[in-house]
Amino acid sequence: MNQSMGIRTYSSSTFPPPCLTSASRNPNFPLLSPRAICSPQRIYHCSGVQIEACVNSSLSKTSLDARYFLGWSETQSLFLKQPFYKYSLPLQALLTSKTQDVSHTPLIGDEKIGVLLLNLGGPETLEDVQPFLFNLFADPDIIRLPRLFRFLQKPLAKFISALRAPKSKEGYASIGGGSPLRRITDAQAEELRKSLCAKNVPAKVYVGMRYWHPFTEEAIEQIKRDGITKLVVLPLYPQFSISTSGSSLRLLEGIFREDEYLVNMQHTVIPSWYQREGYIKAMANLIEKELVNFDCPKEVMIFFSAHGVPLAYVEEAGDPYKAEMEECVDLIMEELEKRRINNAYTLAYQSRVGPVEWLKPYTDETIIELGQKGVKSLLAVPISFVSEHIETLEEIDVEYKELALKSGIEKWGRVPALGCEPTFISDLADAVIESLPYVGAMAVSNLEARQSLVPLGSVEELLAAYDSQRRELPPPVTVWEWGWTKSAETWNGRAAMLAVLVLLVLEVTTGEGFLHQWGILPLFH
Ligand SMILES: C=CC1=C(C)c2cc3[nH]c(cc4nc(cc5[nH]c(cc1n2)c(C)c5CCC(=O)O)C(CCC(=O)O)=C4C)c(C)c3C=C
Ligand SMILES: [Fe+2]
Repeated sequence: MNQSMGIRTYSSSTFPPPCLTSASRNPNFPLLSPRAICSPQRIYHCSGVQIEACVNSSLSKTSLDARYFLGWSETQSLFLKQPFYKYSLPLQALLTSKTQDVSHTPLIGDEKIGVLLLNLGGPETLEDVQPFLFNLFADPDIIRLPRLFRFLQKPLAKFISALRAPKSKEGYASIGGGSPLRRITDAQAEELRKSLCAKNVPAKVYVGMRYWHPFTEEAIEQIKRDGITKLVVLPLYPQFSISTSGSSLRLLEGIFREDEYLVNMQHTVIPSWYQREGYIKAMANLIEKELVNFDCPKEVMIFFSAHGVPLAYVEEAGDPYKAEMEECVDLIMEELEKRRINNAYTLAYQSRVGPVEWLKPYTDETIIELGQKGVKSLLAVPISFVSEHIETLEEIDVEYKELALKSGIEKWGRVPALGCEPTFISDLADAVIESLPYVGAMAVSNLEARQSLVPLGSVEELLAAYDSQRRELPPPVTVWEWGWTKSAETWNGRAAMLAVLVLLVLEVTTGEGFLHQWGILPLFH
């Protein structure tokens, strides 16, 4: 801790200081605007605590509030995104306390701590595939329809899931008849529980899936039955996307709002954790280990392949996914460079669905290009997900490998997903422990605050920061992008539905059209 001009500066090792912890627990914490933090020179006077944010000039205001200060609650409290103090990111908080140190409230005591792991879920049998796909496509964070067409969400989900199911089933059949996600996530939950226990934080760990069993709703019921009093919500996605963590948090927001017990339960969210040292080191370990399997490890191109999202998520809705992904790759490469591993590397995006533009470069196109450029050895690194799943086991291991070998690449390797890798699990446990001082930080003092989120300030602020206006994204089918005047809306809507019906009939009878292009109607291929 430095002492200069009466301001106590907390370094990453001393942060968060006790005064922040107690300030954040103070129910009388005054109103702060999330935007106000963008003015780095300002000192806020709040309950005897002054807070100043010192911002590296290279950080834009937008990236500051979107990525580092997620939790300035409009109502009262403060929530700091976990990783920023743990690692030497360009942002540092300088804290001054007029009321010297305030005693630290014990964290565990009689509390019952719960950790809720959020994940996507996957079909366990081939019969599950279609209903699983229905749940996925019925999610407005996956297919975002213009407001006028929201009533079509479920019929459309039914339709697309029925059409995509045969192709999807083929994929799941080829990896053993179902997704391994539940088994792996359950194992991660158990290892996390053990690791927390070994670190003297006894906690129950729950798994809440978004689109298949055990559903988030089921996990929440169990949390209530167990009488959990403090809950840490931890999405199992290292990087935040509106389509993944965002979707799960939005669901949770609804559940929390409607439940008396949950409204009163203290909770906090760890929105993303891709910069955590343990995670970065664990990824670097896996890469290092896999590189030695090549005859000439130095010649190997390290090929990070992330799950894509439609470009509009990033460009129109402000999804931080791409920025976080790029930063994550940089951090892993920095870690490898420290180990004197200086291989060439690249990042591309896989698994696109539908006719709209997704994040580029695309994995398949990049593989072909690398082959053309004469790259001979490739090490694929799945980067957006911490379990093996259909897109690692089928898309990468089978489809991309075959494409690579056809494209002139001679040696192919793939880094396994982290699964229950001990450094990784231990780091997740640390993330949970470090978040505990913030559980209940959004202390409740008015009804609005109590009815808000997970906790107030975290999810809502988080979603607001990332997806501020919840802008409508281009619908998945271009025929619905028609412009209209108000008076024409009704007719356009009806005409659009009619057009979809006509297109469907044409698709089914001719075997050609957008659904075939999209890969969701493979029946006539
Ligand atoms: C960070 C990871 C993921 C992002 C981002 C993501 C966005 C996204 N996905 C779809 C469509 C589908 N996803 C499907 C399965 C699936 N997706 C992820 C991860 C991310 N998705 C996982 C882990 C899985 C489950 C895999 C398993 O083992 O079960 C599927 C179903 C499979 C298939 O038919 O291909 C679809 C469809 C969209 C549209 C999207 C962003 C908007
Ligand atoms: Fe997906």
